[in-house]
Formats: sequence, structure tokens, C-alpha cells
Amino acid sequence: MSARNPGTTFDLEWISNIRVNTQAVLKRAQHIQGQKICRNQWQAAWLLKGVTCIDLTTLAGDDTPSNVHRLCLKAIQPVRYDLLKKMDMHNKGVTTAAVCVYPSRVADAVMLLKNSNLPVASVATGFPAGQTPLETRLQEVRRAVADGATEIDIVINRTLALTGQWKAMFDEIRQFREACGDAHMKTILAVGELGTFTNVYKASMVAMMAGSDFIKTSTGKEAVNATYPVAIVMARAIRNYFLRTGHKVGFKPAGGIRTAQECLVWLALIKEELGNDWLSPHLFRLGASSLLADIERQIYHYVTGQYAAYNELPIA
Ligand SMILES: O=C[C@H](O)COP(=O)(O)O
Repeated sequence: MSARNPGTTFDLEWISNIRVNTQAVLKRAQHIQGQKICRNQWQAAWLLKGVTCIDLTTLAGDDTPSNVHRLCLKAIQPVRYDLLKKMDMHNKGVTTAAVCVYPSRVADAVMLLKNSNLPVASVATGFPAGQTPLETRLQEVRRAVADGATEIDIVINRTLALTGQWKAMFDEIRQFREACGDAHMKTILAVGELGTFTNVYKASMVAMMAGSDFIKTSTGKEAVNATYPVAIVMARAIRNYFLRTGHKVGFKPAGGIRTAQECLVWLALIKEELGNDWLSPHLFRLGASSLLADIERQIYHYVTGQYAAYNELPIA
């Protein structure tokens, strides 16, 4: 993780005159999606970079110690040994960036990962809706930290954002930040529920002023989750926050990211909008529960060159 973001005092001026140019954002997103991301020979290497940035996630009602156990084993060895060997990466300790679970499963994950360097991230603050009393949300953060989570993914209070109560939102996030103690805090904006790009920009800036170490798009439970236009808006807020304060805040798209191709687009977007410094797990995470399988499949194709022959297609 990057150096902690100490935050600033609340500065209304930073957000009061913001009007995001929707057309310009959409055009930029189209450009990034439409371009050829990288040459074929580099795809496996980029995908491996993507793997190291994944917060491997399970956030389901039927989570149990055993599926968290499997998740942790996968996080420790996300890509088959023979594939890593072909890429000469078998001795490099390739893992995902972290695992991400509900607070009740933190202790299971911590126990499984105690001999690895892998951090356990916990969602908290009434994830996904955040509609519980403030004291309950704070208590949930403290409990997850006490159980061993070193990263906390909080959700913002969308009611405050949608009613323009930015100072109140700042104050809440500040309290979450204090409750996190030494744990890093990722702040989930739930962008699909914020209505406008302008609100997304303002919420990003308020979250960073309040001391978030990362800003994250979505819980994965909203109708609309991580999209490229919204990511451009958040990346520009991160850039402006850096220019004003000198602090680099990380970015985590999450929700609905399923394919290797999407992973490559996300890496390209980060490289173009924020630069190479952000292309590391310290400043970039992909929150995903079902992305790894496709990445592993694509890496297999690229490093072995073994595509199924046409006459092997099961269409008899
Ligand atoms: O924070 C991570 C998200 O909840 C994961 O969403 P997903 O299950 O759509 O990959």
C-alpha cells in the first residue's frame, strides 16, 4: 500500500464550482476502449500485472469458512505453476493483491493467510447500502480491524451525497478513517447511485479530503457498477487531489469485471489517465470475484499458443 493519505480540512471551494463535461468524458472513454491495448506478445505479461492488482473477493450470503479457505489458496497461487514457469515468474511469488470478504469472515481469512504477506480487506459500514446508524457502522470497522483486517472498504452514505450534504459526508468518512487506525481505508462511492458525473467527482474529492487511501467505484451490488466514463471522472479527481496536496490516492474499480479483455482496458485507462506510478497494487486494485478464471485461460492461450483447432469444436 502507498503512504497513508492524511487528508485535509474540508474545503468547499474545491468542489463548489465543479461541472463535469459529460460529452468529453464519454468521448475519452470511447477512445480508450476502442484502441488496441497492446501487442499480442505483451498480453500475458499485462494480464499477470492485472492479477497482482486483484482484490480477490467473495461477498455472498452463503460465504462459509470453506469457500473463504479456497479463495485464500487461490489468492496465494492465482496462476498455475507451469504457466508462471513458462513466463519465468515461478520464483517471483506472484499473488493477488489481497482478499476481500465480509466482516464475519475476516478471522477465517486472517487465519488462512497468516503465513503469507497477503492482506485481508473487509467491507464495512453497512455494506452495501450503508443504511445503518453511524455508531453501528463505526463499530463494524473497529471489529473488522480487531479481527485482523488491514484494509477496510467502507461505503459512503449516498443520502448525504444526493442531498448535497458534503460537509456531513466528510465528517462521517473522517470518523471511519479514525476507526480504521492503522488499516488502509478504501472508500466505495457506489457511483451507480450518485446520479451525475459531477456528483461522482465531488464525492471522490470529499472522500480524499477526509483521508481515504483509495477511492473505489462500486460495491458490485448496484445496478450499474464500474464503468470506464466514471473511472475517468474519478481518475481526474485523483490527479487534481495529487496536484493540490502531493498525496497519491489509489483507485479501485469493482463490480462486474469479468474478462481478461476488460482487465487490459482498465490497465490502459490507468496508465493513460494517471501514469505508470499507479500501475501497481499500492495504487491500483481491481475488485473482482469472477475475473481470475478468464485471465488464467487467456494467459494459457498466450504462453502456450495452443488454441483449440476448428475441428475440435463441440458442434457435431
Ligand atoms: O468489491 C468487489 C465487488 O463486490 C466484486 O464484484 P463482482 O462480484 O461483481 O466481481
